Amino acid sequence: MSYGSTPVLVDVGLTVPAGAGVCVTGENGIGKSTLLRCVSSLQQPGAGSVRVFGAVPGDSPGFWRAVATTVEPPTWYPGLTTREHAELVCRAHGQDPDSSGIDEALDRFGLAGHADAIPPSLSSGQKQRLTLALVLLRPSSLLILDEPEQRLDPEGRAMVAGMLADYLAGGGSLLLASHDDKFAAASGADLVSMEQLTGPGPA
Ligand SMILES: Nc1ncnc2c1ncn2[C@@H]1O[C@H](COP(=O)(O)OP(=O)(O)OP(=O)(O)O)[C@@H](O)[C@H]1O
Repeated sequence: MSYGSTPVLVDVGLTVPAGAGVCVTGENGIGKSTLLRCVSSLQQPGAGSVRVFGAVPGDSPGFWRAVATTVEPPTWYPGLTTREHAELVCRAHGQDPDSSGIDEALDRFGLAGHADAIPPSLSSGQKQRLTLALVLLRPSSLLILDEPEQRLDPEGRAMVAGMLADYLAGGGSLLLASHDDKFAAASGADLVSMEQLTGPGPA
């Protein structure tokens, strides 16, 4: 994989077993986001291959039903409130918004008092909370999260780590990048550094 003449992710191999959690760590600019973007099909590797549940990522609607990701920053729909965004996500995934636990999710993420606010009016940490609430509200088999702890206060980090641990305990698979080892460990993910991923191995 390269950006112009700058090579990134050379000879990188990573396997996330189904039902397991892996957190990729490493210094700024080492390629964590690029790796997650390749797994999410948002970027195509110049060489090598990526498989998610045995198939090329992004090739079918089934991929997007199974995979929930925050690698791409969310788009807020003009005029829709926080609650309406949650209802939209539920409807898009075939869930009845009235019985999908929207109120509980907003409450757990500390957003109950902002249900009728529009997302652009939220603080950066509240936007991050909403992004994570929405990705966890919909059904999925694999979560791909790029630095989910970003902009969260300590209480928020602990709450999200607990929810990711619950997601894993429920049989989901998790791939994340993080600069917070404690957060990643609390989420139940195994930590692996980008340096460890370099060398001949499965792509
Ligand atoms: N769109 C782009 N165009 C050119 N170079 C890019 C682009 N995106 C990333 N890069 C370069 O690719 C390398 C890897 O970037 P990437 O964002 O994957 O790193 P990262 O490990 O996620 O970093 P961070 O910890 O800062 O989030 C960096 O050297 C970066 O400058």
